[in-house]
Amino acid sequence: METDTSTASATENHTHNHHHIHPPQPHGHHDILPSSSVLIIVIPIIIMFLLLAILLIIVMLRRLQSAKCNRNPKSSKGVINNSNCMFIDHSTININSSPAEAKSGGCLYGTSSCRAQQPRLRNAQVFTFKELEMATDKFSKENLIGNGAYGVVYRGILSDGTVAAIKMLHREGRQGERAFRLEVDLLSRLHCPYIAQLLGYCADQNHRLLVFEYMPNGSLQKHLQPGKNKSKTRPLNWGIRLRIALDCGRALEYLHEHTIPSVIHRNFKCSSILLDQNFRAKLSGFGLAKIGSDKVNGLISTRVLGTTGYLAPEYASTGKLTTKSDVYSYGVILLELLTGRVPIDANRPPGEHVLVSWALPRLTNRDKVEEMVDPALQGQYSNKDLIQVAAIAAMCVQTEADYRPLMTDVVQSLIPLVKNLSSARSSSNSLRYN
Ligand SMILES: Nc1ncnc2c1ncn2[C@@H]1O[C@H](COP(=O)(O)OP(=O)(O)OP(=O)(O)O)[C@@H](O)[C@H]1O
Repeated sequence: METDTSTASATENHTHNHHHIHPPQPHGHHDILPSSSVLIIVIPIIIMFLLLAILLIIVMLRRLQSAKCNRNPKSSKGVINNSNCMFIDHSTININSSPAEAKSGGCLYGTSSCRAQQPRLRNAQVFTFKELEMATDKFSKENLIGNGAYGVVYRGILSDGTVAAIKMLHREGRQGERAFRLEVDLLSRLHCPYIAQLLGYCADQNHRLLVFEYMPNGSLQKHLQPGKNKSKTRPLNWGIRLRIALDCGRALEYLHEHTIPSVIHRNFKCSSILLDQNFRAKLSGFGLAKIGSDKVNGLISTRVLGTTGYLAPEYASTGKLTTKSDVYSYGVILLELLTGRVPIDANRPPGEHVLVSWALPRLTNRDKVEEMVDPALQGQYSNKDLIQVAAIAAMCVQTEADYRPLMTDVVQSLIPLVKNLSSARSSSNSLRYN
């Protein structure tokens, strides 16, 4: 019985199948495809349509977003997206403006006035090694302008006549390669008149070079520590020092508070502050910079790199890096500007070797603060201004990182001092040397 049933069922199945399988028909007949074949064709088409629709929506959303940003540059901020680093600089000041132009355009004193009318992205130019060799007369000694930890800097003239500072990085070491990539990636996206502009780079074979705008008055170190560089410079006057403090304060404010995620410079020191023909300052030396997205629980834990004398105590002892580490280094620069002393000086009498330790108790003492001022500045400042600058410096170099001010607060405190100074001296052209 069992056998019979199965035979019957097989026959039934056969009959059933026979109704649905159509052998190829001669021409002129319409083929009817089986449902599985229809699905094989239809499903990919539906998926393709869906993908196209999603793509279209993304494109439209992006356009809408960029149109929004163009309409309202004030409300937007610089954005660094670490995945291949698309930095969209909406908080930007006119990228072609120097601090001098920024000032005349009203950019010196107001944060919001520093936004670009029309945000622009500028890509760094790519140079061949030969082009840079020609620009520097084969990297001649005469064109050598500086020596840093990661490379040698030459003055050069590019084929279009632009004078540039060309930094040839040392080839050995991973840190050098990291510094190169970081500076190219970061600087081609940061646009701020208080940051030295990266004009281009060269990655020809194993040569690694960075091409920067040339800053004719070199680094602040050259002027504050002239002996170290064997160069003859006259001491900077009070007005110039205040303006330098404001310019580089603005550079840090931009990095900390106007880019997303924020950028920590990590090597803020007087050789990273460069001066243009009018002694306006721009920040450089981004090879050790950290992008805030590397944070774990709001902190970046990292190998301690930087320059002795400028390192915040909590960073030096634990490697914990925050924007407040830069604020500490900024405080050290303020102290250098105020006192004319270097951060660490073993030649000074005991108790005066470390600038911060020596200065801290004096900064908040009205009677003692004047004793610590650089003798070259005598008679150039009002007591009120001096006390104010000393108070800002004291806040920045506090041991407790959380109590240090934000760079925005520092900038806002310095603005009235520079403003008063500028209006008092606008008739005389005395914001230069003594
Ligand atoms: N754009 C520039 N225009 C003019 N001079 C420059 C420029 N960039 C660098 N220099 C000079 O070259 C020197 C060396 O600069 P570099 O950036 O290599 O190192 P650094 O800031 O001195 O130290 P580190 O390598 O530790 O960051 C500077 O101190 C400065 O005198």
